[in-house]
Amino acid sequence: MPVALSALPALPALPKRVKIIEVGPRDGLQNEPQTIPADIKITLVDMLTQAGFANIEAAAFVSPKWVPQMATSSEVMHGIRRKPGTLYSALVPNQKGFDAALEAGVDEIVIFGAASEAFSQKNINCSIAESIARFRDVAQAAKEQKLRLRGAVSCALGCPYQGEVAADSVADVVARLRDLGCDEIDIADTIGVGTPRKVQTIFERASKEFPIERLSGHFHDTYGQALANIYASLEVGVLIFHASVAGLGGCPYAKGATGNVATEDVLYLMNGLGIETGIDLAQVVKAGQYISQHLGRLPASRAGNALAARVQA
Ligand SMILES: CC(C)(COP(=O)([O-])OP(=O)([O-])OC[C@H]1O[C@@H](n2cnc3c(N)ncnc32)[C@H](O)[C@@H]1OP(=O)([O-])[O-])[C@@H](O)C(=O)NCCC(=O)NCCSC(=O)C[C@@](C)(O)CC(=O)[O-]
Repeated sequence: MPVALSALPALPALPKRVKIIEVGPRDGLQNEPQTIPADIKITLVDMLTQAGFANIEAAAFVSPKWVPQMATSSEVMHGIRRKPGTLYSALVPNQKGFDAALEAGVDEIVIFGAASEAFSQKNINCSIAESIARFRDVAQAAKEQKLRLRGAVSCALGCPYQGEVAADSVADVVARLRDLGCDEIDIADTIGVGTPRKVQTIFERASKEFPIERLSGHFHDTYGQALANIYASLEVGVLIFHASVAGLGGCPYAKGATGNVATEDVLYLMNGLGIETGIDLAQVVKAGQYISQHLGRLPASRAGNALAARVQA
């Protein structure tokens, strides 16, 4: 017997506005096997800037031996047309990366740790404790230069090497990044294994260490759960989400992990819910088509492909 809509309990209130951080140029492209010329990356960042993102993760100043695709980061940062008010972020693992990021004019430094020891070793070649010690100098340098500082917690919903990750382990890394002075902290589902209730549990536990308004959801869509996880995060008060144009991506140290949730899909969801983002979906669709054409494949965004087909019809 179906239940009348009016008899159902009221849904939790949703926010009126969220911030979407576009991570396609970094997380999206870092794992592409073909070398992507800097000018293509620059055009992509410029198109995303025009679409209205307040924050774009454009680069990573990491070892080119570990992630060759990011070797053009300095060229990219020097080549983009910056819009006043837009923050351009970059991943920085150590002092060498910080010096290069500073020279390239990065606005926001992203230090990236993990809630899993095994992933920390594979990704940045050190333990969680060692990573925090390395990040301390980077964090201090960022503060001295008055740069924004963001921290990422990979494998917050599960690890490709160790499997389950405890909510307390996530909260512990969140607390350590908070103590380094992070302005924002990302809860990252690196391999896309999270499901809505688990996501809510992790955010609720993490928010005991750091304000929920400054925690963000970084969801990969490997198991098709990303949009459901975003909705579940909205219900518990998360206001910042990461997304990747055309669903680009995958982490080089998380085998089989697919891209981040597609930005076009997230914007379509937010528009439908009446939640403001300040971003022009039609322009993001064009940016997704631009980069996908260069990569020789269709965008991995359901909404993006549907909207593009409507324009062509
Ligand atoms: C952390 C290190 C450097 C340690 O790497 P290492 O090999 O232990 O470090 P090292 O200090 O021994 O240096 C080795 C070589 O790299 C050079 N080097 C050292 N640092 C830099 C630097 N900053 N920039 C340029 N070069 C650098 C250094 O100069 C040296 O060169 P050599 O003397 O052999 O010619 C390395 O493991 C690394 O770069 N890892 C990066 C891994 C990475 O980028 N992973 C993907 C991003 S994380 C991610 O995607 C997850 C996230 C954030 O999206 C959220 C999610 O979804 O989970």
